[in-house]
Amino acid sequence: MWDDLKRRGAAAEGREILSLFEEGDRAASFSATFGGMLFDYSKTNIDDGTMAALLRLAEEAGVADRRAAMMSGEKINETEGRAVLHTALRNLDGGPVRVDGRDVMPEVRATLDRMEDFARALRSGGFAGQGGPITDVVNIGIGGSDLGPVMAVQALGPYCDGPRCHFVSNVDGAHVHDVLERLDPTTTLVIVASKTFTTIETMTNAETARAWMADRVRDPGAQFAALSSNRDATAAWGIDESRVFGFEDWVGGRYSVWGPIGLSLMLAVGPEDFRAFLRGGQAMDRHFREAAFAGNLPVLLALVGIWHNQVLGYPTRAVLPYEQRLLRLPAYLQQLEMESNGKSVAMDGTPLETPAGPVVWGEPGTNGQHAFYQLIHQGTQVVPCEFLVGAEGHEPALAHQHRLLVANCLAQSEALLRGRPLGQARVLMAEKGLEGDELERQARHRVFPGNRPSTTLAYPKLTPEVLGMIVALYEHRVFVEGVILGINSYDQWGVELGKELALALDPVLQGQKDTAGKDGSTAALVAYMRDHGLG
Ligand SMILES: O=P(O)(O)OC[C@H]1O[C@H](O)[C@H](O)[C@@H](O)[C@@H]1O
Repeated sequence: MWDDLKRRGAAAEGREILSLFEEGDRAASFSATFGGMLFDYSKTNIDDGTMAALLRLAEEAGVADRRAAMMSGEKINETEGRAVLHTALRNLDGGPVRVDGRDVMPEVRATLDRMEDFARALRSGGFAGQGGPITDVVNIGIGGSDLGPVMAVQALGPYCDGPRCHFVSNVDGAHVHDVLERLDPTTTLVIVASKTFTTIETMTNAETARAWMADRVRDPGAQFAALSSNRDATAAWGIDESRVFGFEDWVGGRYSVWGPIGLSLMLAVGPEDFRAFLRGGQAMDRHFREAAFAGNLPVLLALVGIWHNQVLGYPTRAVLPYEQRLLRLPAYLQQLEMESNGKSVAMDGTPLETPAGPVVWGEPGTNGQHAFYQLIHQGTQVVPCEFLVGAEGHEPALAHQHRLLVANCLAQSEALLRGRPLGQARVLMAEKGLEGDELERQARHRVFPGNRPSTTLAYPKLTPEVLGMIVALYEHRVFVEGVILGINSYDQWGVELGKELALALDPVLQGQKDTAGKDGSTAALVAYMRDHGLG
């Protein structure tokens, strides 16, 4: 299968994507729609034969069986012995979902109800701070306990009518300092968000916030809430059970925004809009489960990803939302995709047959256009681009700006496709009055190779429901790519070593231990820090 795809990849090297548009209605054949969204992958070098081969790859890899296994609560996260059931968190009106024979849905619904009661009380002033109604919420968490809510709260700015939400993640004291400095502790709720409730960054920042609160508030604990699957630890930390929202180990950190980790989002937008976000996710789940692969958005997105990274060897992919409020989507997807699929061994521990996990990066358009698009258009590396764009903005009075935004997005994928050949560049230079060698030299700098692939995910408007669909779409894309590559997308052992070494370095930096056993570079860096003011 891979050999066949590699052959097709080699054949595609010398082919113009633009030439593929000469046959039939390519834009219609190489696109799919769902829930008002259009996923257009026609501007890639995938032809009918390649598409058929990619679909066969997904079939033969057992995506359908694995999908059923995931959604029915089997322990597909084999290295941690856990089920993978973030879909249960948005299974609003679905049937039972069993883990070890027990239906988890009653508890999921009960927790969602408790979150909603709390959100309503807080948003209406029924739950207040010791200085009055809650004006500000600080979510302290990192990784999956930060990126989902921070991304979604920004994305849904027009729907935010609750307290202002702030996010503290970095262990760098500057982060917590700069956030708390602007707030009044007597009207602030601090949410400690940590699945394990042991993450050093989060627990350190939480202690700092508690001390800040204790300075001005009689009962600081009363203005703390916890989101965790480690109830013993939340109790030991002193957070009252009524403000602890728990979840089970079958919710992976980077898949957790749909449940208690999404509390800050719910507080910001309100329970109804949070439910709309869940509904969007659930709709995508249904589509993923039911649609034939050839029209299945997550499957198609995954197959395009596999084609670009594993078959053609493009090492990165850029996520380029033409939607300022999706500012943090690239960071969110970096964790989702790179922590899930950045692995070197297959489920059985043997080395992978194919390389896995492209580097994911990006920035909102049009900002990126004035920065790194130079490399995307004229650099020596091919960067497959994934554009996202909405037909309608949230500012009717600024519809002309939105049109300009859309024009830029569409123009970029067109420019990547068409490029500008040398002949055209020469004409341009001749028009400027250049001649001879100088014309030739200047023209060469103005050539765009074109034939560079991109996809566009177009949606009507970035509502809570549409955001839910987009996030779930990318989650399932990761799943499909993971199954095809044969890896476990749901563990993250690669983050552990650095944590262990950081803990071991603390006493060394304090001077309680020497640098014996450290490599020369690390020892020299320790010495530098100690000589230059490390506290
Ligand atoms: O939610 P927590 O247990 O605090 O974990 C926070 C984050 O840290 C871990 O090291 C993992 O890399 C992430 O997947 C996780 O989301």
